[in-house]
Amino acid sequence: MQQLKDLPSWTALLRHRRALQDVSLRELFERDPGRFERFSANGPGCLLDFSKNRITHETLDLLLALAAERGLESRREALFTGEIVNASEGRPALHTALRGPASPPLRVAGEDVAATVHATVERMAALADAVRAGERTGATGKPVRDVINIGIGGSDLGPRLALEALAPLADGPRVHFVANVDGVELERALAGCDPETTLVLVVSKSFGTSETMRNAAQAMDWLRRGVASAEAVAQQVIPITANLERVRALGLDPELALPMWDWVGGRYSLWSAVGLSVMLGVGAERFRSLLDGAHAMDRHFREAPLARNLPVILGLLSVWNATACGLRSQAVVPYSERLARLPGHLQQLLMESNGKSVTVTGEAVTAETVPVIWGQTGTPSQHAFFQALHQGTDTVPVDFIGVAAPVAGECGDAEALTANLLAQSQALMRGRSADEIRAELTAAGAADDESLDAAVAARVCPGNRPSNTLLLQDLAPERLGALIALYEHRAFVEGTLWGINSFDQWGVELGKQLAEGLLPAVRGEAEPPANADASTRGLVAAYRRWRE
Ligand SMILES: O=P(O)(O)OC[C@H]1O[C@](O)(CO)[C@@H](O)[C@@H]1O
Repeated sequence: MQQLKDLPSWTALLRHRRALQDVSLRELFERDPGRFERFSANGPGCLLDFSKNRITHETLDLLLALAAERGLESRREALFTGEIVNASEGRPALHTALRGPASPPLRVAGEDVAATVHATVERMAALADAVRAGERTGATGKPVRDVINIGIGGSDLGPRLALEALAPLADGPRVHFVANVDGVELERALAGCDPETTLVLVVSKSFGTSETMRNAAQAMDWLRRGVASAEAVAQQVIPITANLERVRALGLDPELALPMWDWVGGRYSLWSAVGLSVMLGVGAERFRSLLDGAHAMDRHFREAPLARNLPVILGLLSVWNATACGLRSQAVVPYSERLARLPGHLQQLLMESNGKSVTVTGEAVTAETVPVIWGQTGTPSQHAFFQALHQGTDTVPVDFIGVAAPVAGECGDAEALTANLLAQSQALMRGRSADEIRAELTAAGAADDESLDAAVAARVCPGNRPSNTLLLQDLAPERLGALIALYEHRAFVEGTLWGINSFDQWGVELGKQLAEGLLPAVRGEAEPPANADASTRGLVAAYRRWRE
C-alpha cells in the first residue's frame, strides 16, 4: 500500500499548508464574505459549518484530490457492497446493511444479509412489544419493569448514548447499563430492581469478554436467589451474541439469543440486536426511526458529491488538522446534556477504528493517524478546559454540536445554550488582539504604563483556532441515527486516507491476555508470571499487602 505521504497530492497539500501558514482565520473571513456559504453543507436533518477551519477552496481541492488518489469512492462502494474491507480478519464491515432496506437482497458469501437483518429486527420488535405490553413476563409471571444491559465497549456505549439522548421518549421499562467490572454499576442497578421483574441482556459479540462474563455471572446469581430455579433464570436472560456455544456453556437458552454477526464490529453494532435495550426503552417504532436516520446518512455519504458530503468533509478536515497540520488532539463538545455520552462513544469509534500504526498491507504507516479524541458537554466544559483551548500553547480543533429544537418536555434555556456555542466557536476563530485589549483597558481608565503591558498580555487570545459546528434540527431518533452514522463514515474516510484498516482492534487483545495471566497473582493465589517485569511485581506485592 502506498503511503499517504508518498502521494503527489500530499506534497502539493504540504506546500499549500506552508503558503497558508501566515494567513489567519480572521483574515480569511474578512477577505471573503461568502465564506459561510462556501464552506457549509447540509445533510439529513443537519447543517455542517466548516468555515472556521484554516482552509481555502484550494485546501479543499487538494484534499479531494488526495481522496481521489486514495480511491475513496471505490472503497466506499466496497464498504456498502460487502467486500472484504477488514483485511486482517478477512471480513466485510456491513453496519450499513443493519439500517438498509430489506430489498434488493445483499448477498455476502451466499447469504442475503438484508433479509437476515430484517428478520432479526422483527424478532427484536416482537420481543420488545411483548415486554412493553406486559405479555412477556418474568419467570414468575410478573411484568418486566427493569432491564439491565450488561456489555462493554461497543456492546454498551452506543445503546447507552442512544437511550440517554432519547430519554424524553422513553416509555418502556427502566434500562440500566453495566459495563465496568468493579461492581459499582451492577450494585447500583440491582439495588433498584426486583429479580422477578428484571430482564437481563448479556450483550457480547464474543461472549468471552471477561468484564461482561463476570457481571453476567453475578447478575445470574442474583436472579437465581430471587426466582429460585436455573430454568427460571434462563428465561430472564437474553443473550445477544455471535457465539451460541458459549451461551449453551453458561446454561442459557440459545433459543432466546439474538444474533450478532462477524461482519459487524462492536463499535458499529448499535443498529443490530445490540440496540435491544434502546428498543425496549423507547419502542420498536422509534428504534426503526433511529435506523432510518442512519440510513439517510448512509445515502448521503454514498450519493452526495464529495465536496458537499458531510462524512467526507469531516474526514478530510480531520486528516488536514491531525496529519498535515500536526494537531494531535480533537475535542467534541455537544451543547446538549442529552449527548453527554457522545464524546465517549466517539472515542471508541474513532480511536479504536483508527488508532493504528500499520497500513492495510502491514507496513509501518508514515502518516500520523488518529489524534486523541476527548470532550464533554458545553456549557460545563467552558468552565473547565476551554481556558486551555483559548489560550493554551496547543491548538485543539473542536467539533461543536448544537441542537436547534430542544427535546419536547425539557426545560432550560435553549437560546442561551446556542449563544454560548456560537460565542465559543467565534472566540476560538477571532481571538482578541493586544490592540483591541489595550484600547478597551485604556477606555476603561487604565494607566498606560508597564503594568498595562502585562495586563494586555494576560488577556490576549490568539484565535485562529479551528472548529466545526454541526447543527442538528432536533434530537429526534432520526437525527441521532444520522449523527452517529456521520461519525462512523468519518472514521472510514480518515482510515482510507491514512491507508489503515479501520475495522480491526488487535491492540486491545494484549492487555486482555496479560490481565488473565496476572489475575491469579493479583488474587494472591500464585506468583506473578515468570515474564512479569519488576514494576508489575512490585505493584502486585504492594496491592496484596493492602488487601491482607
Ligand atoms: O462484544 P464483546 O465481544 O464483548 O466486545 C466488547 C468490546 O471489546 C472490544 O472487542 C475491544 O475493546 C470492542 O471492540 C468491543 O466493542
